[in-house]
Amino acid sequence: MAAPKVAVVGAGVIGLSTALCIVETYPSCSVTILSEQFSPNTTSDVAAGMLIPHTYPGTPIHVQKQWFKETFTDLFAISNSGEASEAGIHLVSGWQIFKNPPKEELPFWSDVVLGFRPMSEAELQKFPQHRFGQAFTTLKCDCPPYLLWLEKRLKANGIQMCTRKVADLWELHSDYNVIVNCAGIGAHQLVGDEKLFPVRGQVLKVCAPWVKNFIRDGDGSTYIYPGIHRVTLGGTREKENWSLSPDPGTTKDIFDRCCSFEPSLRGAQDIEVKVGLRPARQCVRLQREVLRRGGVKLQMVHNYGHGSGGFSMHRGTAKEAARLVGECIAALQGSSSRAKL
Ligand SMILES: Cc1cc2nc3c(=O)[nH]c(=O)nc-3n(C[C@H](O)[C@H](O)[C@H](O)COP(=O)(O)OP(=O)(O)OC[C@H]3O[C@@H](n4cnc5c(N)ncnc54)[C@H](O)[C@@H]3O)c2cc1C
Ligand SMILES: O=C([O-])CC(=O)C(=O)O
Repeated sequence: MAAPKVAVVGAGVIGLSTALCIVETYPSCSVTILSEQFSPNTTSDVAAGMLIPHTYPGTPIHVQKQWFKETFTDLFAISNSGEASEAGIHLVSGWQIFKNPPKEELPFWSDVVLGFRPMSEAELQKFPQHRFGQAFTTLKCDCPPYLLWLEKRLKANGIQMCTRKVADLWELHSDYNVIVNCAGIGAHQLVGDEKLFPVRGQVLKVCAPWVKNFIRDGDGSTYIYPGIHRVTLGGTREKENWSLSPDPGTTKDIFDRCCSFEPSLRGAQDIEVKVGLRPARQCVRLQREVLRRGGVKLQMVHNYGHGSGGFSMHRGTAKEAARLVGECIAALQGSSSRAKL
C-alpha cells in the first residue's frame, strides 16, 4: 500500500508529542495534525508543566511508572542539551510539604526524580504549619515555549497542521487511513465519552524572578512553580465545572495561600490569570479501536484523559500510542495484501 496517511486530532501536549513519536517511529507515514485550537489556546498552555505524577486509579502503577520514567528520561536529555532554553525545559529543586504524614512514605516516582529525600528539620522551619516534607529535583516545562518547540520539530519533519474542528471522527475516513484521537476534554463531545469529565483549574502566572525553589502542598491544593520567565501559582480543582472564566475571588485566595508559603511573593508583579479544564478519567484512554460503517473500516487510536498529569506522562503515552498506530498500519497492510490475492 502507499505511505499510510495518519491524522492526529488535537494540538495540546498530547497531540503534538504523539504526532512526533509517530513520525520518528514510522518515517514513511504522512502525518497531519487537525485541531480546533493550537498554542497558546489549549489547556496545555495553562498548565504549570511540572513533572510530578498524579496517580490514575484505573492504571497499574508499573505502567504509570514506565510512562513517567520515559518522559523524565527524554526531557532530562533535552534539559542537558543546547535546545533546553528554546524548548523551555529546566531542572527545578524544591519541597513537597505535608501537615500529616503521607499514606505512602515513598511515592512510586521517588526513584525517577533526582535526589528524593525527607526534608531536614532545618528546611521544615520555613513551613511552621507543616510537619513532614520531601525534597527533590524534577523537571519543568514552560508550556507555551515547549509546545512551540514541538510544533517547530513537527514542521521540520514535514508534518502538516490544519485548524479544523472535527465534529465526528468518521468524517476523516475518506482522507486518512489511521486517526489518532488526542482531543483532551474535547473527547467528551467528540466520542461521547461519559467517563471523561473536566476538573477546572485556575492559576496565576507572575513575575517573581527571586523565587527559585518549587513548593507544593502534598494535598495538591497550593503550589508555587518557578519557570524560566514566570512563576506559576496555584491552584484549584473543581470537578465537572466547565467555566473558562477566571474568578476574582479565587485569584485572591490562590495569591494569599501562596504568600503564606512564600511571603516574598507579596512583591510579585504582572499577574496574569489563566483557567484550564483538566481532561480527567479513572485511567488514560490509550487503546485501539476499529470503527465500522457499511462494510468500511476505520483504524483509530485513542490517547486522551491525562487529567492532572499530561506533562508528567506525555512522552510515555505518546510512545505507546505510536506503537498502537504501528498495529493499525500492520492491519491495513495485511488487508491490502489479502485484497490483491
Ligand atoms: C491549572 C492546571 C495546571 C496543570 N499543571 C500540570 C502540571 O504541572 N503537570 C502536568 O503534568 N500536568 C498539569 N496539568 C494537566 C495538563 O494540562 C493536561 O493533562 C494536558 O494539558 C492535557 O493535554 P491534552 O493535549 O490532552 O489536552 P489539550 O491541551 O486540551 O489539547 C486538546 C487539543 O484538542 C483540540 N480539540 C478538542 N476537540 C477537538 C475537536 N472536536 N476537533 C479538533 N480539535 C479538537 C483542542 O483544540 C486542543 O488543541 C495542569 C492542568 C491545569 C488546568
Ligand atoms: O498538582 C500539581 O502540582 C500541578 C498540577 O498537575 C495540576 O494543577 O493539575
